[in-house]
Amino acid sequence: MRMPLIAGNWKMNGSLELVEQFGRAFAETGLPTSVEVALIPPTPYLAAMQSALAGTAVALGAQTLNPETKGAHTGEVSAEMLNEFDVRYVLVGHSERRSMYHEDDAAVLARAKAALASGLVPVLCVGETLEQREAGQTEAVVLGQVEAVFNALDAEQRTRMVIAYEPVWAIGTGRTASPSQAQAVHAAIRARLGEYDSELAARLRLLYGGSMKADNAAELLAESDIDGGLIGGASLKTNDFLAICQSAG
Ligand SMILES: O=C(CO)COP(=O)(O)O
Repeated sequence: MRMPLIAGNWKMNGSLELVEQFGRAFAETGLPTSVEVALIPPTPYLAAMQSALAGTAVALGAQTLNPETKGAHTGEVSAEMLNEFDVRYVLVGHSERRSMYHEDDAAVLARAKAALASGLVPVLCVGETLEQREAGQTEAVVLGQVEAVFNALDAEQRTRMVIAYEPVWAIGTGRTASPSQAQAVHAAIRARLGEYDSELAARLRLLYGGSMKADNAAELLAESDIDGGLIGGASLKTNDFLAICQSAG
């Protein structure tokens, strides 16, 4: 019922050469039809990535957007601009944006709403720090981040979201949540979604992110509430990323 989504978040990495490499790799390698794949390069590479992926089934994503439609916002990019490049997904609330660029829940909500208004699919990233986990606050933090957005959306808007659980302590550290640790949080998110609507809970895709690699993807994806991955470091190498896509098939 839920088609797995494997999305590669390049963060501030990559080059035009890497964009071309991925275009060639996807043109040559068939993807399982049972998996949806997306690549999320830095904003300046969107146009090149759009061309490189033409004719493949890989979707394009963006790493951030500004909630305003246009105007004096130096350095920012609007939802409508992303739409001009056939962007489908946009990350909102990534922990790096929350911690380094001071995006609080209100800022995350504004971005999600702007994305939805333009027909983009927001990938809402949520996750606890190590300190919060050790203090037993994981569920409260994660569900609080989900509610800060979902409470403010209507029923139709909620169905157009994707959620990515990314424990901050597992991002870029090589320390992955164990399948059962990740599954427990995913199950809690799904149970919370069920309080809005059971159909929503059954349909919404919940991705895991945080040091997901070719050699641990299969066991994470085997968990019943993990519907895909948001991949950082391992999405920068064609072989690694393709292997993760295959293991979701
Ligand atoms: O933050 C992430 C994806 O958005 C995860 O990054 P890593 O896979 O490098 O840990």
